Amino acid sequence: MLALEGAVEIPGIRISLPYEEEEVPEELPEAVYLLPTVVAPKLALKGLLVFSKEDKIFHLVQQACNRREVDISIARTLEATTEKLTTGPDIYHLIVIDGRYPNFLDAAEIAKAIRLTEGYNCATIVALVKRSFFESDATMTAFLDAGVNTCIVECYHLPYLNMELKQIISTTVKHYSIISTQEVLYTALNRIKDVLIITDNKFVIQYVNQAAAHLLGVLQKEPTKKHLSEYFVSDLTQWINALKPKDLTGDKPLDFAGTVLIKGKTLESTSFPVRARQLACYGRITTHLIFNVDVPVISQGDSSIASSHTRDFRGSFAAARRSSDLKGIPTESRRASAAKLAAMPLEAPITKIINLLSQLHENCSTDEAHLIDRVLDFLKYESLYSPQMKDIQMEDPIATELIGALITGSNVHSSRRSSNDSTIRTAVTRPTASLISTMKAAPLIMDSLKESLSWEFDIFRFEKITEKRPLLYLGMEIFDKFKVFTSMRMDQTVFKNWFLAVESRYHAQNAYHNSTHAADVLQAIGVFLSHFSKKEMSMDCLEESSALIAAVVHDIDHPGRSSAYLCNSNNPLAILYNDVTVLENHHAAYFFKLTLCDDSVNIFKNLEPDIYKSMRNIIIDMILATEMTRHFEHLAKFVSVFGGEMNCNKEIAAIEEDSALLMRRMLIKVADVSNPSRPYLFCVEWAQRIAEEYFQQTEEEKTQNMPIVMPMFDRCTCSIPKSQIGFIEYIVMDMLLAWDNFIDMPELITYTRNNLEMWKHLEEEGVRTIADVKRSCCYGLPTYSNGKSNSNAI
Ligand SMILES: Nc1ncnc2c1ncn2[C@@H]1O[C@@H]2COP(=O)(O)O[C@H]2[C@H]1O
Repeated sequence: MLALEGAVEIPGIRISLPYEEEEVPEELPEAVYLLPTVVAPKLALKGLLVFSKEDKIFHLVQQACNRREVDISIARTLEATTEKLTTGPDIYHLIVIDGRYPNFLDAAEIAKAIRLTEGYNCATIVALVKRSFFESDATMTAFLDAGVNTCIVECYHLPYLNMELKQIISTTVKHYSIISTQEVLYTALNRIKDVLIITDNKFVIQYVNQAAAHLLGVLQKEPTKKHLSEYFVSDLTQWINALKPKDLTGDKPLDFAGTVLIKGKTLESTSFPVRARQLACYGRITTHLIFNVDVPVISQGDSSIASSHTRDFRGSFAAARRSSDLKGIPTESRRASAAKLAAMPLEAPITKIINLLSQLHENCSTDEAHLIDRVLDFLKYESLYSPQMKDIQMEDPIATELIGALITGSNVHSSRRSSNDSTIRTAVTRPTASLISTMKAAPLIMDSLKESLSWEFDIFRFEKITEKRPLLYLGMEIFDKFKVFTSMRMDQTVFKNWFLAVESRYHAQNAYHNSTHAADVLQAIGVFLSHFSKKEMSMDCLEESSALIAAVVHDIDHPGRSSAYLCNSNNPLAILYNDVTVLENHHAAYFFKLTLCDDSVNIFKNLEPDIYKSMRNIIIDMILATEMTRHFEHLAKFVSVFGGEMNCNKEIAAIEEDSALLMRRMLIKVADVSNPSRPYLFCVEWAQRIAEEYFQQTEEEKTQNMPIVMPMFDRCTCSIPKSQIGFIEYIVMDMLLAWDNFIDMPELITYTRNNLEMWKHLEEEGVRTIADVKRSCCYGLPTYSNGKSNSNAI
């Protein structure tokens, strides 16, 4: 806490007398100079002489400068001057411009340029002029208007120049240095956490620092010129009497301390210990009062009030407690910490929440106060949105294990094993575009693409007819529909190259995390975006492009193993990303590396840097949002913003940036796990594919003698229906309900409910393995993995 009696004095008040120690005049009142002061630094003066030529006067000025110990540099032109000010290592306190020959040097123009240079508002500028100039009002006014501080007349008499320079240094140069020092002090006052208010001797507020403005809940300028009684609501009579302007001679300046009821915009009237001190800036009469409000600090793990003034104030603060505060120590400490929070120069939404709850706490019943106490306790947790596994009560161990692994990233063991890179399949080589098959398939592909924005789009048939390149064809189609090429001012060929490169970096051998999954997520986002426009909601075109790009790349180079597996096997990616969000970090970084490495695939190349930067931010944020460990956090935040009645006419672009961020995250999250909300056969196919990938991981963990992330996912024993019931009920359904409320797509809910019923039915029938599920899929109905398809089976 700032101790008024022993440390910094208020700038502009105490340091307005810039005397160096040996210069302090005898008659200065004792009470004044006994107080500590902040003295402007004793400057090692640097000067700049702006002279076009070195004539006799130049040499005289130079000698005078040497005499006054001004270390000088020389500039001959305007350009040289600005270069010295902007690039040189020195700061010039004094600049003398030769204004005698306007044809060679325009002193006014140079002065203006100096004033415009950052940091030179406090330099002293002197113009050396001919006597005729000096006597011309117009010329002098022009100089002063340009920022010249003073003019001296051309004179060949060295003692005259010496005296002029001495006067200028001891007045203007030194005062400027004091003003700079004051700026430092005001900055310090503004930043400290102590609450300071300065009034004149009539209690009219002159200044409040930031902490005071925060405490009062006002803008910093607002209280200026208002009477202190607008904020100090206690009767101030006693204060006014005690603090009446006094002759300070001989006396120590008077302090006054007591408890004052203070009210602010966001602060209920609250008692605070306040101490005041009088100051005399001119003469001996009090001219200013400094009020220091003591906002108590709570020491760690202790509810006692601990500030540097605690002892002085504890009694009065405690006595001022209101009866409702007698609910226990936590209330007092909470009030104190709320007040402390309010006084801090930073403000987060959580600060406002805590303040509001604390205010509520003051005026409620004991039961309600207990509930608010519990809420405030919860608000202290850092992992506010992280679900605790114990809160999720699932009867089925398969579901428990799956959800646990997804949302907590659990079963990450610190492995003693050395890394075994062979278990992570590396990227497949880039395929060469098979023109012939593409051409043969083209009519089928083109026909299929007519449905590219339908929720019933048959992605598995598309996978087949594109010879496992669904991402390229669907991507080009959807990007074209959403005018991504135009928005990003990029040739389609570059996009085609890019899709080829990206698709080749998806591992075709992965059962689930391959380019068909990426194409499916892209397609889902395409459908959602088209729904936005149907509902008259729209996203900015670059935001839309970013969302589509994020979908395309969100699982690029996925190894077909989970992040937990990578951590357990000490995979280099886990090492690189410190076991945190390993896969998603890798997808984002890998995508940017791939895209920026070569102009032939650089889809960002024609964007302005700031546009590229914001697209990059959006894409990275969306990819990272697909990490399931933060699933409930994203969902809870989304619901808290968009959970109510949706105003469909609202422009998404007009939604606050924070909310738009939540919306984009939910857009990709829903798309990423929307497979249970697709038509029945597709839902089953996805369930088989993900289960296959989980089984392969479990098998590998067993053979490698590694920790097993999901032991239940054993090919021989696992019940696919049970895993799907758990996945839908605990992960997917709530999210889809929230999303449907936002986007109005009831078909998502209908399909999911039907599929859930179907899984429950299969479960009751005793269907367990992939083979069972395949068999059960309406006999004879072809499955996609054997190459045949029948979209009527939906
Ligand atoms: N139908 C499903 N059944 C079980 N888990 C799924 C299903 N669909 C997606 N997932 C999981 O949800 C995760 C979402 O993020 P990932 O794509 O990294 O990995 C996905 C799978 O682990």
